[in-house]
This record gives sequence, structure tokens and C-alpha cells, in this order.
Amino acid sequence: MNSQVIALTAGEPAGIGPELLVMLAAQAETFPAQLVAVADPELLVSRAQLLGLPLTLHEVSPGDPLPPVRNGHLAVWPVASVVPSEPGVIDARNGGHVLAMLDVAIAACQAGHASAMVTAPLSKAAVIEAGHVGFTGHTEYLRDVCGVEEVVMMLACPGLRVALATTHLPLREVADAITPEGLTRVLGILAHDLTRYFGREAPRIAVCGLNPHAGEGGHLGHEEIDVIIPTLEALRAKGMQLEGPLPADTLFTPRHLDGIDAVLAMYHDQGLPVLKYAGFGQAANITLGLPIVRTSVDHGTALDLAGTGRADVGSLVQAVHVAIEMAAAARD
Ligand SMILES: NC(=O)c1ccc[n+]([C@@H]2O[C@H](COP(=O)([O-])OP(=O)(O)OC[C@H]3O[C@@H](n4cnc5c(N)ncnc54)[C@H](O)[C@@H]3O)[C@@H](O)[C@H]2O)c1
Ligand SMILES: N[C@H](C(=O)O)[C@H](O)COP(=O)(O)O
Repeated sequence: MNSQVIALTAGEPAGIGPELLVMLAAQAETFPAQLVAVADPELLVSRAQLLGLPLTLHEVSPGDPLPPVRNGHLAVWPVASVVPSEPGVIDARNGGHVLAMLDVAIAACQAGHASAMVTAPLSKAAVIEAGHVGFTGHTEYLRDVCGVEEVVMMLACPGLRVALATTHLPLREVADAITPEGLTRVLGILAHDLTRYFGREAPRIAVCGLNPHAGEGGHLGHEEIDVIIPTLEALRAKGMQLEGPLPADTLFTPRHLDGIDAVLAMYHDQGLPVLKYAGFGQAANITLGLPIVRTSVDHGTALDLAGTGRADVGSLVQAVHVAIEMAAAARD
């Protein structure tokens, strides 16, 4: 009997999430933990039938005893979808269902029925169109439901960790969102959780500039001089090991990354393209700063692949392994 229980939310019903959960169930015995889907059981069964994959479901409630781990078997905490779902065709009426699965997984982690939650991809648009105006992603939703002021999105693949100073913001709003207070909170959470979950004592963090060539001494933007440099100096004075701000175009080269535990990028598409180029399919998305452990895949709903069986389960496998390692470290 494994002591860890990992709650897996199925994400957008029309996307690849449900079939990735079925693929994961096929290799359940390879994980040193019990996997529990938080999903619509009928949907999982229909995707398994469509792809010709083995699946026996065991419907239970959070806190109930779980069945023995066997390949092709999966425990499920049922959350019914609102309308039946066709692969690749989003129906926003299921947007609330997607959040309901998250709520069940979060509550299970908070109650100690799960050691961690791992999320399959959702469609932000579908959730917003279901009436959840202001929704921007799992990361911010978890922050709000867990009642913390700040969280940090970090994606990690073998050899590289990239965290973000700002997450799901229109590019036009990014510069104004980079403040001394925000950067201080983000760097504090990043350093703290690199130690707590990944054993990096006194972690070294390389920080990107915002502007081309880190502002070129103020000729190509002032955010480095006005905000980033003074914030890093203040944090260095308190003992944090910070490099930069460095020009983002050359920071992601082997010489600069040598000995660095994580890079802090200023915005989503400054850091994530590099990470996904380096490790798409074997990376995990990790939310730092939460009172619970949450990881996710490095990809989206891939509607073009849904129902084809061609989606790669690699990132979900990695996300589960990272969640198991983090939950074990948190328990120590
Ligand atoms: N964790 C999450 O919930 C998450 C993450 C990223 C994007 N999204 C959402 O997903 C939706 C689609 O986003 P997108 O088009 O930018 O990215 P996407 O990752 O869904 O697709 C980008 C490309 O990668 C391919 N791809 C994605 N996952 C794959 C897999 N497992 N195996 C093989 N190929 C794969 C797709 O076929 C597509 O060509 C958006 O609504 C976005 O917000 C959610
Ligand atoms: N920014 C993530 C990515 O590009 O992979 C993705 O949108 C998921 O974010 P959440 O985990 O906050 O939903």
C-alpha cells in the first residue's frame, strides 16, 4: 500500500486531459503512489473505449479506502460534467465542471485525503465563457481558493527551472505589474520553495531584465534602473544569491546557467518558450507558495489531438513524479 495519494484533475473534457489520465492508469504500477482521478467517470470510460485502452474504474469518495494499485485500474472521485463532451469541441457549459474538479482536489489536499494534486490542462476561455469572468488559470485560481497573497509559477525540466515574475497578463500590462513589492514576494517564495521542496540550500537565482539588453543603461527602458536593480540589491543585502538583471537573450546560455538553481523571467513568453524548447513533453508546471502541493503538465488542451491517441503522456508522468517528490519533501 502506497502512503501517498495523488489527485489528478481531468481538465477540459474536450481536450487531451481525460485520455492522458486513461494512459496514466495503464502504467499505474510504475508510480510509488496511489493515483485518484477527479473526473467524470463516464467521460473517462468513453475515451478509453474510443482509444481501445484498458480501464476499470473504482468510484470512491475522498477519505474512502482505495483499491490496490493495478495497471489499467483507476480510483475516481466522481465529478459529473454538465453536458456530454466530444473530443476537440469545447462546450463552455462544462466550464463550471472544470472548476468543480479543482475544488474537490484542493479540498482533498487540505483535508489530508491527498498528498498533492496534479492538473490536466483546462481551457481558460471555456471557464471564462462559462461566466467565471477574471479567471486566468489554475495558478491564480489556486492562490485565491487557498487564500494566499502571492504564488509563483515555475516550470521545470531536466537541467532547467524557469519561474515567472508575472503570469497570465496581457503584454501591455506587464511593465506596470513589475514592482519592488511584487518582485520581493516572488523571489522570497522562489528561494524558500527551492529549499523546501528541492533541497537547494541558499539557491542561486538568475534574474532576467525586462527590456532588450536589460535596458541598455536606461536607453531602452527604465524598469531595470527604477525597480529591478534596487530590489535585487536590497535582497542581496539580506543574503539572497541573485544574479542580474541579465539580458534575457543571453541569460539562457550554458555559461550563464552554470550553477544556477532557477531563472526568474519577467513575463510568460520571455521564459516559457525557452523552457518548452528545452524540455517540452518532459517538463512539469509547479505552483510555489501554496499550502498544498500542485503540479501540472507543460502543455495545453491540444484540441487538435484530442481523441486521436497521439497525445504524449510524458509531461503528465513527469508532473506526477515531481508532485510525489515535493509531497515527500514537504513531509520531512
Ligand atoms: N496547464 C494548463 O491548464 C494549460 C497549459 C497550457 C495551455 N493551456 C490552455 O490550453 C489551450 C490551448 O493552448 P495552446 O494552443 O497555446 O497550447 P497547446 O499546448 O494546447 O498546443 C500547442 C501545440 O502543442 C501540441 N501539444 C500539446 N500537448 C501535447 C501533447 N501532450 N503531446 C503532443 N503534442 C502536444 C498541440 O497539438 C499543439 O500543436 C488554451 O486554452 C490554453 O490556455 C492550459
Ligand atoms: N502558463 C502555463 C503554460 O504555458 O504552460 C499554462 O497556461 C498553465 O497555467 P496554469 O497552470 O496557471 O493553468
